[in-house]
Amino acid sequence: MSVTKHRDKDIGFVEIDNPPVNAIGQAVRQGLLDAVRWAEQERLTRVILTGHGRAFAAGADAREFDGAPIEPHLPDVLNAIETSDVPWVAAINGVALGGGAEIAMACRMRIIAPGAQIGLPEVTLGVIPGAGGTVRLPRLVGLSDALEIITTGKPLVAADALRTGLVHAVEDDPVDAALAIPGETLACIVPTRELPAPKTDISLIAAAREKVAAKSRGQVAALRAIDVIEHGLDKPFGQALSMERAVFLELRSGEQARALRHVFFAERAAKAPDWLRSDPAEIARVAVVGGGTMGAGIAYALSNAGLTVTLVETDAEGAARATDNVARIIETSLGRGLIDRAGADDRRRRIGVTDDYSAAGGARLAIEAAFESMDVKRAVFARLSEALPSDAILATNTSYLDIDEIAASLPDPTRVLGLHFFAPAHIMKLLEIVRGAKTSDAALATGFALAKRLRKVPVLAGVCDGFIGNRILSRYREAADTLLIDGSTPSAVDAAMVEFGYAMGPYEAQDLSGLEIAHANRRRQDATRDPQRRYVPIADRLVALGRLGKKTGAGWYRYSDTGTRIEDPIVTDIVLAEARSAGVSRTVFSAEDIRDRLVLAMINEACDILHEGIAQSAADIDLVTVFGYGFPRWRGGLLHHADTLGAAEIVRRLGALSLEDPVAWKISPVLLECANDNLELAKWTRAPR
Ligand SMILES: C/C=C/C(=O)SCCNC(=O)CCNC(=O)[C@H](O)C(C)(C)COP(=O)(O)OP(=O)(O)OC[C@H]1O[C@@H](n2cnc3c(N)ncnc32)[C@H](O)[C@@H]1OP(=O)(O)O
Repeated sequence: MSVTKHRDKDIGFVEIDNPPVNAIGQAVRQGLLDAVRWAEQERLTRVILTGHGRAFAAGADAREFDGAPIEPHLPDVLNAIETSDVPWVAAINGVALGGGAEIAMACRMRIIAPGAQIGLPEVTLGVIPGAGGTVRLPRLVGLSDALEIITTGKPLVAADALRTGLVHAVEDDPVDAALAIPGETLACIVPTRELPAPKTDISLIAAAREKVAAKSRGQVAALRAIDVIEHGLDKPFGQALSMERAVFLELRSGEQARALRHVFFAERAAKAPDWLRSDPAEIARVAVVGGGTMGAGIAYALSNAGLTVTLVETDAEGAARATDNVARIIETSLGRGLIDRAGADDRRRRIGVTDDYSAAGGARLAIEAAFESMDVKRAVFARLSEALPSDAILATNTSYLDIDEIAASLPDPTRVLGLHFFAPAHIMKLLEIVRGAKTSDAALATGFALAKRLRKVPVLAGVCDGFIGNRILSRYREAADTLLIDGSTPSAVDAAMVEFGYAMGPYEAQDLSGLEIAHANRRRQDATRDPQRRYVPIADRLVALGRLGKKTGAGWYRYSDTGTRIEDPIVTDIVLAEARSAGVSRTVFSAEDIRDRLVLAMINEACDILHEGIAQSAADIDLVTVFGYGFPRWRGGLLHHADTLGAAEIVRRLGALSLEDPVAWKISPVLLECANDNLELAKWTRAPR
């Protein structure tokens, strides 16, 4: 059942009923169109439209976007609603997004429940509103708010919807309220299409373009939306709708929309694997060890999800620092309006800081976020296994260290897994769930259940140096350093990657996070590094000079007192000196060369990661790169992007690079197989096909 209808005297009640979120697929559109005709034939005096369950309507069924549009088309349905003799009232019981909001705008009146939201998030799926949103919204809320709502895609809460004029009222029971509207009032309300469009305001539009261009870095939908809004302002309603529809259809079948849909559905498909045979442990209290930036962020994220946290530090001084770190996060969240005073008090109550492991005795889960050293980790795990119940699950947040080695020191290694959070842990959505050789299904299931509770995107990873994300990152940095010594500069590399769609390039990012962790890793890797592999020591030289990044005033760049980034001739000198001592004859790399090498290096590494079974699927690698490492979402993640290039083309380009350096550019067997079989990486699987 997609749309239900019944009448009570002369009032029609129509309900969209397409679980779980009332997406507007073909059957819903047909049901609504039938309801329009039914209401007219029955000579009803009004129709009250609402959604069954938690949503009003979550928008067009995005799963249909992979095929050709199917009749009846949503704009036609909305025209029928808007021009019907029977006035429709939208009783917005839950989220009204995209096409859902557009349906509401085609109704004569809109009444929204206090907890509901309404918005046009189409640009986040790489399209623009395609059923009148760009034409009706400016007529309802004015140009400035319409530009903001459509270009950001952020939904409005009920109070803001009322303030902007998008809805007529906020009522606890919108259906009852719609029933109570006097007939004379309803008769006075003109259909949205008859409202005058706001006047074109060139400066508002220019400002919106500038804001979007600065933020969206290569993403086209929001800019196209502005074009369409502007175009529609001085055109007849029907003409404005036609232009909108044409652009919507063009974007819908385009590369960016396909990529963004892929990320949308991959994020929702990220769940515990089917083969897990155990239920998760019931967790109410968690011990977090280490109250630095990461540990404090993890503790705060846990408290946000209603868990009680014992944050353990080594001594009173450490505990005081941890207390400060937690307090800072709470204050910042309060300042940003993410929590209110009561929420802040709640978080403070939930997080207890101590230097006594026995205080964590009631926890069934521990997350260690201590100093990144094997000795430290093993000592922490020994103390946890003494203090916590014998079946407690013990997780490490290590970024690189061998989880099996940590687990081996415990009597029961099956309880150990990796829960790799990303900084800031309370904001970043990715959670790598690392499975050691002996990790039990129960431990993994608990990790996935925790991710769900924290509203994070969980990705299962196997044990290797850096797991999925940091291993790809290491290769990215290695390829960048090779470019540097061979002829490029940090700013040229950074600019090329920003142009590709990253918020910042690898060198600016390193300066922000600090150079010391990667340095410590390289020292750890010294013993096992392939002697045939080229090693570029420029970063080591910077660290030796105390240039640890922005926090020390210098790293790959120098920073002014106000934090402005400045290119530093000392870095150029170091690069040239290292090139000379390595006997490199430097050459010039274009932005395209740089981007190509860095992206190909990551793709090749990711394919090795797939091949070794460290990642389960190409989609998981896409999630890691988008949600943990800033890979442009509108490119769909690293391996979705690779599939747009095609395995054969990638192999061809890697082949050329491997002539320069066969060790660094050894082509992954997965790529060779996909190129050979003309197979997408997204479809590659380890199982026999
Ligand atoms: C011309 C018109 C164009 C358009 O309208 S374009 C579409 C515009 N609409 C959107 O972008 C809204 C997208 N959806 C959402 O933002 C969220 O979802 C909600 C806020 C509606 C609900 O969030 P939550 O409660 O966290 O549920 P969940 O896990 O996101 O979704 C539940 C299931 O519903 C599917 N789903 C959600 N929206 C759509 C959609 N628009 N088309 C098709 N499926 C959708 C998901 O995939 C998932 O499915 P599974 O349970 O199988 O994982």
